[in-house]
Amino acid sequence: MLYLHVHPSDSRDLRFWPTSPASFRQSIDAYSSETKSLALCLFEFMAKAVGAKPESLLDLFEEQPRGLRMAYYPPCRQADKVMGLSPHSDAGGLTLLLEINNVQGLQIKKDGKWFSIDAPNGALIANIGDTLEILSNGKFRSVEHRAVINPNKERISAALFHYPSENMVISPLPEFVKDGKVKYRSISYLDFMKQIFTQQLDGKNRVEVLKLDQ
Ligand SMILES: O=C(O)CCC(=O)C(=O)O
Ligand SMILES: [Fe+2]
Repeated sequence: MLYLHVHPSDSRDLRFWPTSPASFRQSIDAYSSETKSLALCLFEFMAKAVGAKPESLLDLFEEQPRGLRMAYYPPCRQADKVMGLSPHSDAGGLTLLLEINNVQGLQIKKDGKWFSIDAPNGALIANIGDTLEILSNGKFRSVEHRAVINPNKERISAALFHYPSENMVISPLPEFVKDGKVKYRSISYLDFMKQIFTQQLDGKNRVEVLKLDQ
């Protein structure tokens, strides 16, 4: 697994960036800026879809950090006995995931059951993250997902994470709380991230504990 901070550029630690192929950095720059444009369109449409001002989300994500996690999952004959990536939800706002060599492996949990995602070749899969769930006061829900292993084929995926500012306090935005009921406790983004790096991946636990009783 290779995780790179791609934006802002001064957050890059180039010691960990592959030097071969020579075009690597340029390709990542292009990919990151194209996926950013797409993510901003999605933020805009999502806000509009629930009657909120697009700027409410765009202003929070436009110039914020982005990270790219590339994962290589080798095949395993006993694929049903191993797990590629444990169940979790992504912490940031929105993730755009690409199954690079078109081998399927992503599953999402819905109503207690796991479903395989059969995305067309080259499609980007948009995953809502916990931060967007809280900011939108639950209008958009982060999705619990995991990666399973293929018995015969290797699999490579690339997830581009769109994060909010690390100085922000995550709490439901007024634009999304027009019915007056705040459904989540606030948490500083740094505290939220600290939990991620100090706890095991465990489904949607981190966001569930922030839910206020209704
Ligand atoms: O490899 C995959 O399909 C999932 C990757 C993922 O969920 C992640 O990096 O957060
Ligand atoms: Fe994920």
